[in-house]
Amino acid sequence: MKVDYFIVGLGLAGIAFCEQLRKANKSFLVFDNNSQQASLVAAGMYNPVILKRFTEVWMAKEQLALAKPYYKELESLLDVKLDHKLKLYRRFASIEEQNIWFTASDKPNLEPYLSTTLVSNTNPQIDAPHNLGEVFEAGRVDTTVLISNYKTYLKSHSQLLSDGFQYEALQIDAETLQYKNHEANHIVFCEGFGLKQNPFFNYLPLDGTKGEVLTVKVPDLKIDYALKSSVFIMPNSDEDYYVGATYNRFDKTNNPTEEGKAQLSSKLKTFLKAPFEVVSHKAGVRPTVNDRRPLVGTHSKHENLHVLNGLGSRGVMISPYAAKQLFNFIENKQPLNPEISITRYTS
Ligand SMILES: Cc1cc2nc3c(=O)[nH]c(=O)nc-3n(C[C@H](O)[C@H](O)[C@H](O)COP(=O)(O)OP(=O)(O)OC[C@H]3O[C@@H](n4cnc5c(N)ncnc54)[C@H](O)[C@@H]3O)c2cc1C
Repeated sequence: MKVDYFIVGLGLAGIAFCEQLRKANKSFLVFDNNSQQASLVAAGMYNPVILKRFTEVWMAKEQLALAKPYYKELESLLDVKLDHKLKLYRRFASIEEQNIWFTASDKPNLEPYLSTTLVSNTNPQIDAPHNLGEVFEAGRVDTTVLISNYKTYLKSHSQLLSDGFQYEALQIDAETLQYKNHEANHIVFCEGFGLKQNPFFNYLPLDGTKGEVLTVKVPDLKIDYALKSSVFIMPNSDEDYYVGATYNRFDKTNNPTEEGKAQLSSKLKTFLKAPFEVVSHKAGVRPTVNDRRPLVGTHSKHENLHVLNGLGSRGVMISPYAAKQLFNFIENKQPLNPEISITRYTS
């Protein structure tokens, strides 16, 4: 049977594109082989501010406006809780940093997101002599729950094949794509860092930045908010918290390392006074691009081959926006935002 679309990859990008198709009553078949882990290990945090530099995330307002209803709809489709509202505090390392925060919070684009009230820390297990600043509009999407439930949903509709997509088996014709005994009109590649194996799009400058995260048990901490310092700590369940993340541009494997664990632990100890135990440790490769914009578009020679990638370190917030852009580009001939279009590398 012929479907409208093949999708390769069921991380945040693949799910966001499937949702565009589902809502438009398009038929599709997904391939995923668990070769990449980014969406599975992601802490799932979203927030509209880059907390290192106190600048606005690119198109934060537009992204949030799409992301919020998108996750709500997924919650009702899958009947699970995904979007957890979460208070997010930035720990100030110095008075200078406080001042930079207040200057930033005066800017019209940041004003809705940065509180101008300093919050003094009352938790004896946290060291924060220069106080905290609250970031509004932040939260956490449980990406593990999303992916496992979305897989179950697709399987129950016979729309998921747990196979690696073999690129050499794709027969391309202007009208039809043939893959083994399946046929489709279009194919969208959403492979994350797996794009490197894709002969049609591996010319794109996807760098890949490995990230490691820990889950730590801290019985004495008892916080219900996320705290960002040199690393972030965020509640998971009961006494467990996520701690992340590392950034490594050289190692492209999904293996957790002792160096990663040591780095996260020592940064955590700079502000956490309570003893903690590491209960899990995971790693994945973020699909990062040098110019920090997604890679979205259509192959220059084959009009039915498309790519949705380059979500970087913010897949939760940006995936609904990037997927909508690609869908409208293919189906409604609407131009792509030039900042995310792959023509910036091919033209
Ligand atoms: C440690 C860490 C923490 C992070 N924290 C956050 C966070 O808090 N908030 C946030 O927004 N983002 C976070 N990110 C970034 C986020 O994970 C990514 O932006 C996002 O997951 C990328 O999604 P993707 O679908 O493009 O890629 P991936 O998640 O890598 O998914 C690609 C999928 O394609 C499949 N695939 C690849 N090749 C093939 C093939 N040939 N055949 C079949 N299937 C294939 C893979 O198995 C995989 O399922 C984090 C990333 C890491 C590593």
